Amino acid sequence: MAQTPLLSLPEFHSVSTGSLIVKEALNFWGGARVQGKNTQNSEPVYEPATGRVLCDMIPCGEEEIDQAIKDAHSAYLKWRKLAGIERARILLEAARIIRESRDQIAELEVINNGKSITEAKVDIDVAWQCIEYYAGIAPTLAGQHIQLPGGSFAYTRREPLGVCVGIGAWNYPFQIAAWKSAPALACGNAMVFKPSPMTPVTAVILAEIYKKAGVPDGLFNVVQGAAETGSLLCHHPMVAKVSFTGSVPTGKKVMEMSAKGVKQVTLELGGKSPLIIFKDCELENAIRGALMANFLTQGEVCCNGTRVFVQREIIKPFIEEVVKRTKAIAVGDPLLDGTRMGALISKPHMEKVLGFIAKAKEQGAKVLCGGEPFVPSDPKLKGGYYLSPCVLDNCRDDMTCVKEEIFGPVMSIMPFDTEEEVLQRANNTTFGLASGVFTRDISRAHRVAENLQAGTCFINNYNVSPVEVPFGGYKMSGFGRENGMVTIEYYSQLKSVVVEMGDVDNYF
Ligand SMILES: NC(=O)c1ccc[n+]([C@@H]2O[C@H](COP(=O)([O-])OP(=O)(O)OC[C@H]3O[C@@H](n4cnc5c(N)ncnc54)[C@H](O)[C@@H]3O)[C@@H](O)[C@H]2O)c1
Ligand SMILES: C[N+](C)(C)CCCC=O
Repeated sequence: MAQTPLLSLPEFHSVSTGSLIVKEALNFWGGARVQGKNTQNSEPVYEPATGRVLCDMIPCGEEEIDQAIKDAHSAYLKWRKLAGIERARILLEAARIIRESRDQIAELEVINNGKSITEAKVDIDVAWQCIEYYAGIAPTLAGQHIQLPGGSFAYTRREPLGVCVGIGAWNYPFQIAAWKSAPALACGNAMVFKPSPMTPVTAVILAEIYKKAGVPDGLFNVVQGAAETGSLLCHHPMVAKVSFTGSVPTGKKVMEMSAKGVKQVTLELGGKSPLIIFKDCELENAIRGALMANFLTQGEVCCNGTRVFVQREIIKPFIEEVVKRTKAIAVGDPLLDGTRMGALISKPHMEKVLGFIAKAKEQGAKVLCGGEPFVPSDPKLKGGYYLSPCVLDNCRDDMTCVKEEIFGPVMSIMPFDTEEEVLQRANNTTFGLASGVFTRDISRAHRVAENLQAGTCFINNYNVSPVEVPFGGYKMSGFGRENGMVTIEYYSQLKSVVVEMGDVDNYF
């Protein structure tokens, strides 16, 4: 069984399912990996593909959090003084290293998360693209010059916030760390990042890469832990901002804790997004879109279009083809190139998803395919958390499977008749992360996009994520944005400097 000098760059090399044990320290501050102290509180981390213990997650306590934040603050004081172009140079180097180590990082992501290697490679590509994008923006950050009467003037300075905290979910571990750190660092901030306790392995590699690229020690730090560690981060007085990715209930707590210190917050939360397929669509693309909207990362995707509304006239051929292709999805060893769906994140999560399917049946839904535990033939995968992808028919808007986020490979299909009706039904949710529409009618496409209450609307595609495009929620799916130019606003603040060229008024 391989032990890991594998992780530390540049030594790491190819791994295979069921063969890795991670022994190295998973925290990172002051420019080095740090072993957690509270070993009595350690929790096992499982490899989803096999159900084996991959490593122990040792949660950071108060002293460790304080150390990481103080290191981040010292690094911030140096980093903020660099010109944008100097920061850009270092970020570009980090992007280059990630690009060159992409396959190895993707393998570790697969081992820890369970998603297919094909998808993990795309995730790592999106991560370096994001860092490259914000490297490009760093030198352009600038204020405004404002002319005032009598030759006086003012100017604005775009300044960093200070130490930012990132808290991540387990579905895109490396990518989330990149989406948060890239704009934060480009703006001159430092970051302390806490991954999900279920996926502690790859964020620390990002920390090593930033160090190798030349950021000051302490600029990007990783602390492991669960709710208690997250709460210490949100309450720490030296933290200026918290960017959170996770569920709505935890997001509310993060907002509440951050409010006590008047810290800025970005919340990237859950969803139950609608995908609307009109009868005039190009059916082949709509079918592909529905599969992309539901089955990436075993359905554990925040913006998935899990409420699939199909216009009644085409629902029969649509369902026939979707079911045929869903049954053909290759579920199994996520590190094999031919696999298209890997393992869910954990046994409890798989049971939760199965519970949603059981409830859907009780409430009258018809399972057209999948929805059962899947046991691959390879003996080493027997303990893994596999589920056959599921398509549900006979769904109604009031069913639990249609109202609540399942976060698993479960597609609910419902017929509709008119545009007005489907818009009303699509918007009848407290979530508002994403949405999608398939139609060949250009006016209808833009009208529907305008009327859907969601942070993203995909027209004739689904779940693409170019880093140039802002991503984030409406309603209870959160606020603030990641990616795109606008995210600069969420990691910086404006100072107005007012310059008097004449005399001061004499009122007194
Ligand atoms: N909108 C997005 O960009 C996006 C992306 C990925 C996932 N998600 C959402 O994330 C959820 C799944 O992820 P999850 O199960 O890891 O979510 P979660 O809310 O359970 O945990 C998210 C993170 O918050 C931490 N946390 C838990 N309690 C905390 C507390 N009291 N204080 C501070 N931090 C705390 C966790 O340790 C973890 O790091 C889904 O709802 C999904 O839709 C959203
Ligand atoms: C990269 N995707 C597919 C757009 C997912 C973004 C993060 C949501 O869970």
